[in-house]
Amino acid sequence: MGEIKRIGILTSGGDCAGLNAVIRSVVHHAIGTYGWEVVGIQEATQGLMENPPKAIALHRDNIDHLLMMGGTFLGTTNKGNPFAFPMGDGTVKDRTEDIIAGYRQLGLDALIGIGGDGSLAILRRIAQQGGINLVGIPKTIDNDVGATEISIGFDTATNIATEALDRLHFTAASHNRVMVLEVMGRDAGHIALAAGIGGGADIILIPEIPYRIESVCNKIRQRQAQGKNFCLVMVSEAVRTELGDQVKQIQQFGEDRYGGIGKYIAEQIAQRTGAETRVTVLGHIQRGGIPSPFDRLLGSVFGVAAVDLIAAGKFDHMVAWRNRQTISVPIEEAIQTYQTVKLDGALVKTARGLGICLGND
Ligand SMILES: Nc1ncnc2c1ncn2[C@@H]1O[C@H](COP(=O)(O)OP(=O)(O)OP(=O)(O)O)[C@@H](O)[C@H]1O
Ligand SMILES: O=P(O)(O)OC[C@H]1O[C@](O)(CO)[C@@H](O)[C@@H]1O
Ligand SMILES: [Mg+2]
Repeated sequence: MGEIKRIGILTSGGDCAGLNAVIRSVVHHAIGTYGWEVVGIQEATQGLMENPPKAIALHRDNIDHLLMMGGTFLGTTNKGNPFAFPMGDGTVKDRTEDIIAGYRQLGLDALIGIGGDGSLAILRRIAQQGGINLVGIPKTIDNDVGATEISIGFDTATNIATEALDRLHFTAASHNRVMVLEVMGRDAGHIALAAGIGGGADIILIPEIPYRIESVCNKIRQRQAQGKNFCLVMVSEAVRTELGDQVKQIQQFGEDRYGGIGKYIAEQIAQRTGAETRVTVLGHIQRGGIPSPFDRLLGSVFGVAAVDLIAAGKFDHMVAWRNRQTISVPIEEAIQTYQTVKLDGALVKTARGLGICLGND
């Protein structure tokens, strides 16, 4: 391995709280401990495609405010597949070589990629083709990256979803309504389950557990029989209709995004129980805002650990959190083991023990 003098860092995929804390940590440790230079690549692989590449030198002065800043000041992208990149004239092009050229032009010896499952798969493929010394850091509000117990952004998103449920509780009780809260998470129900338990939901629907709408309605009727005329229903965005149809919205640029299942569930409940229902779609509120103390901590821990991985020459690895410590795992392992909610795990058992309806009782 050649001597490390200059490293790059980028954030990729959906933004989340805690990304800036990672960048701050990397800058402090790489410069302060190892004396390297750090280059911040803007807008992930899209910044590297440009000529000259979009990047800025990062220094230790003036980065302390990053700890409590949401989003990513480097920018990110979660659209425009780089292997079939839309060129604007209706054609698509594999931009891998342009991205590798951008990396070379910046004179980098290693790259830290902060991303979710999708980003890490993309970055790994590019790194292998270009001989790039890649180290990964897991981030995503969805907490679906394998091989790590937690990713950056999940804690803040869960806190926000819990607070939303707290707020809905009082208005639900005041009006005797069934309140449905739809949260993000892609194909994993981690946010819904954790925030549903923390916020006292009566019903939690996650994509991992197929539900019957009658089971949901029975829970509402049961509460009504106990004199409780309001109900809190947490629904994860990738939950399907009872017939198994996926509710999606086609966004700009032709990308599919989940969204709308909360409305379907609320309509079904209203029709079958006569209850008055309202729907809240929490949306990007979960991704924005100030990082929780835990995400600042995890971001700081992962940043230092990733820099140490580079110093040790342990490339094609990702830092991970397991059993109260940081470890490194092959990126391949992390992206091959998509982490959904474990049906025999502690949180599902907890929900059942609390009498929360998971839709399949
Ligand atoms: N460099 C990139 N260029 C284009 N699309 C990307 C890039 N990196 C990631 N994506 C796409 O963004 C999506 C999500 O990426 P990733 O899983 O890394 O992030 P995330 O935090 O889980 O957020 P989300 O899944 O919404 O974006 C995936 O569909 C992936 O294909
Ligand atoms: O920001 P966008 O493109 O609307 O993407 C939304 C998706 O990204 C995430 O917020 C993070 O992966 C998902 O939970 C959600 O489905
Ligand atoms: Mg993802």
